[in-house]
Amino acid sequence: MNLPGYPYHQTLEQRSGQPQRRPVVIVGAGPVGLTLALDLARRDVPVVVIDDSDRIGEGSRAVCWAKKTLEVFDRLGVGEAIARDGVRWQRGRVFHGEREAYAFDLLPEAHHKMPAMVNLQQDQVEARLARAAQLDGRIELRGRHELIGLEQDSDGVTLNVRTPDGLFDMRADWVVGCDGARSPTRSLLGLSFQGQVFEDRFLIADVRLAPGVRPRGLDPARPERWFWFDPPFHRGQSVLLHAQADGLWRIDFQLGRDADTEAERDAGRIKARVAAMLDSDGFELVWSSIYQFCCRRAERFRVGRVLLAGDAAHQVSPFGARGANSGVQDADNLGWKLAAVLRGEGSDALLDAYEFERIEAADDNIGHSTRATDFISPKSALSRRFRRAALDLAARTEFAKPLVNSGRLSLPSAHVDSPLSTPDADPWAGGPGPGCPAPDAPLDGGGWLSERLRGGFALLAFGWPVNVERLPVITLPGEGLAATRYGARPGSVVLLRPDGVVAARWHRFDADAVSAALLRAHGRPNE
Ligand SMILES: O=C(O)CCc1cccc(O)c1
Repeated sequence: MNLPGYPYHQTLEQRSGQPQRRPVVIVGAGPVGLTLALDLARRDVPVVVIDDSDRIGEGSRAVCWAKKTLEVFDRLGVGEAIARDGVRWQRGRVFHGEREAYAFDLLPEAHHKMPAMVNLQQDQVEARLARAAQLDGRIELRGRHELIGLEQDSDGVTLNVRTPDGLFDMRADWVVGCDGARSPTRSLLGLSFQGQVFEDRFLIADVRLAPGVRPRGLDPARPERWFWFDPPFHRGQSVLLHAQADGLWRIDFQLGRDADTEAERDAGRIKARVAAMLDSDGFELVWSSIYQFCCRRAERFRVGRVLLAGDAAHQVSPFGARGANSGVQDADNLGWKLAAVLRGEGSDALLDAYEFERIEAADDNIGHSTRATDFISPKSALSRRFRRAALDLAARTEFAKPLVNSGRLSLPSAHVDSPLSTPDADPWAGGPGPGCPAPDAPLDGGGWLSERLRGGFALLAFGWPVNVERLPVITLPGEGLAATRYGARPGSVVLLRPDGVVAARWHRFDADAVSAALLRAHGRPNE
């Protein structure tokens, strides 16, 4: 697949020396920056995205795109292509040695538009996002623009940028740093990035198999996530296997703390590890990398008019696929808030709520990631003994299965304490409460609820229609799958935010209560 570039062009702004004021400048054209750019543009906010490179980074890096992320991509017009071109999966199997200890199904229930997970190489996802951005006249994608200075005042932000033609200044109302774990934006804000560095080294190998070679019997037509603790082909360590698009496979080998990183980079050595795992040398090594990871986050996600999203704000281990997925969900959370503030419909408190909600989500992800990493690489004799017992017992008893942790896969976080939510006034027997992700559901006449929402506020009315000024109402049956997923009964109404989060819900419609909840969800609770 051809990866689109975004070649450097000198702009009028540079030639004239007169900064042109922009509503939003995004720093970083990775999946998070491009998602945010598309989200803002779809809300009619013009965006400039700058990146120090002029092309999509090569290599597959992130692989697994979770249901919520696919729903965001779908709303932005690229989800169906990504779900079609990637590898769909929902089952995972965890082995101890050669014996299966644990199996899971991420989405046992049918009737969802987007699958539980799609594996697609990060460069291919970025390519689809970048192409969509290049086709949108409201987005300007500028390559070889390196951010080297940031200054803000009450009115806006001045960005000092280095290009092949020298330095120049840009001016924006808001700046969002989506510029990765080494984020220049975060450094220029002087924010700390603290957490835990894990000592274990891991090797990633992307390989293409010769026809007929099946990784340890796995059927490529029924892809699953396979994880081994202490397998016979890589004693004392762990291994993770995923199918990717275009016949590629991702293998992660744990190498341990004392691994000699330089020696491990040797292609012959990598191939020997892959051959031992496949029991065959019928493969081509396409890409490899050695990594060590951190679980950490920036102390703030907002400093005045500058915000952080994705790896610039938080970092986790790959296990659980929580890195890129939570970054895209940051963008989903931020886009509508920034647009509402720019339009004067939402108060500045919305951006504090972005920080509050996404710090909550980052801490949740970091907690999951740290627990998985502690299980995968135990640090004491006691934790090693616990792990061995859990793995032995899991193969034989139900109660021990949940103790096995090879990475709990990414789910959207609930923003339970969000200042934008209105707490339940009456008891609900089930369904997502305020702050929780809203489930999709099939519609009676065909199509999906998510297709009707399309990124705005909406009121779901179960059983019969209701009327609220300037708020789209979607009437759904009072019984059936959608009502069950929402815990609704005839007469219930549920207010959804543009990022698919429940803002409030009632068992009986009250127009004043809905209006008050809508104001609260815009960061204007006292009006
Ligand atoms: O299955 C998982 O837990 C994550 C798989 C993954 C994600 C990102 C990079 C990588 O090497 C593996």
